[in-house]
Amino acid sequence: MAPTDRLTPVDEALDRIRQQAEPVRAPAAENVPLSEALGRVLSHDIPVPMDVPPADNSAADGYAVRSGESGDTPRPVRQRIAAGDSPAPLEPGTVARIFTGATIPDGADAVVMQEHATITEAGMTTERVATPGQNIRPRGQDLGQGAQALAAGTRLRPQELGLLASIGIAEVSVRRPLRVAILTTGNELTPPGRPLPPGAIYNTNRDTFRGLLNAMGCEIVDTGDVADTFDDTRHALEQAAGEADLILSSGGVSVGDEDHVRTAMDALGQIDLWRLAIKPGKPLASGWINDTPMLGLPGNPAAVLVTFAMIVAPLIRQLRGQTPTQVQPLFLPAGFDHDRQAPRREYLRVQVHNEGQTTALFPHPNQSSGMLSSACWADGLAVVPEETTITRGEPVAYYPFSELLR
Ligand SMILES: Nc1nc2c(c(=O)[nH]1)N[C@H]1C(S)=C(S)[C@@H](COP(=O)(O)OP(=O)(O)OC[C@H]3O[C@@H](n4cnc5c(N)ncnc54)[C@H](O)[C@@H]3O)O[C@H]1N2
Ligand code: MOO
Repeated sequence: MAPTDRLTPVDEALDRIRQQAEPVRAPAAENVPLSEALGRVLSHDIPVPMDVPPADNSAADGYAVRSGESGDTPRPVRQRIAAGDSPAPLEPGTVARIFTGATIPDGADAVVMQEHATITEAGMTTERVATPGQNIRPRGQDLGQGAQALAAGTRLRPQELGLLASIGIAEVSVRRPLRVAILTTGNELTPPGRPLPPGAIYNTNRDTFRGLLNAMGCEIVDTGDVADTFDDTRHALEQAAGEADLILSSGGVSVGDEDHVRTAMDALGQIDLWRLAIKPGKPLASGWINDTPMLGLPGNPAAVLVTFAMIVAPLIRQLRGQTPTQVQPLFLPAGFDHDRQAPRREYLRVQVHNEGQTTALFPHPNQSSGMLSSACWADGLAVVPEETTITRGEPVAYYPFSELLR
């Protein structure tokens, strides 16, 4: 693909990458126990097989009563009902001692908290008027039988695991983890832990990639370091395409003579998209090797982090059938001025600070795409849209790092 002056806007690139990935089948489904399902994506809708809670139960420690009866007349305490007990019906003119979570007996329609009850030899009195339903959690309040508990495409968080357990489900059908191949290219790269030869740098991106993919619950196919030659790059890409659902590379996508990733992509498959209006990350290339989608990320370490979060992560969600694929930004006031209009959408590494009652976004003074220390300092990314200036106090889209890898 010959260089052109046009940079594809980020939203257009996301749409095109999404459409291009549409025909790819989601990974096969497999059954796993709940204990292994955290972070996995549901392959099917889950209907609710029973009411939750299964019976009306008490929201307080106290006394189960009939709300129509007077509280002034002492009523004998005839039963003691703890959570897990199966109670007898409540006789008119009596009350039952009851504890939080215990089943409400037939006939009772309210619970008087023990703080509002007085117990004498004659029974229980209360000055409060009991209203029907008071302190009762009705059957089916959380989930009604036949409703949908969770939709296909949900990525399971701890609360979804608890919800599945609450309807008696011990095993769920989820997508096999997406297998993602990573290639880091560059003759200058040395693995950490080895002495650094002259001219070399340590390979940063492999560990960033590993962390990002682990956080997203992907399986990693590591094809190792790739030298800056066409043959090595081509060989690594062929191997990756045979083993993975998605190929990611870093480096070698710019315009230099030593940038072989694009030429190898072109030779083995196709490039659909190259060069985005994004900062950092401009030379990103998107395409295919055989039937396997591939994103070639630039080599600069901060460009890897940003383009993974904004471009790769939505694609991973789509490929594994996860919804939604996009993360919603928060809008927070800018703690800065940005007075230069630029053609690329910029993702700034920012910290969130509270100043009294106001929260605002503060960018690191050095946004170089070669540096990661500002990404470690940052809480997330703030967006400066294309051709836009920003005045302090104006709302700005903000993505916390923690949200970007859902
Ligand atoms: N003449 C032009 N030069 C450059 C342009 C341009 O438009 N015209 N774009 C610049 C931009 S923007 C970026 S981003 C970079 C991206 O270039 P590549 O994707 O080809 O990446 P490399 O040249 O291979 O590496 C860039 C930089 O990152 C370092 N790097 C690479 N891999 C790793 C790694 N695994 N760990 C740590 N650091 C890595 C590499 O040493 C370079 O310093 O191109 C600009 N140039
Ligand atoms: O697009 Mo590059 O990552 O800005 O240096």
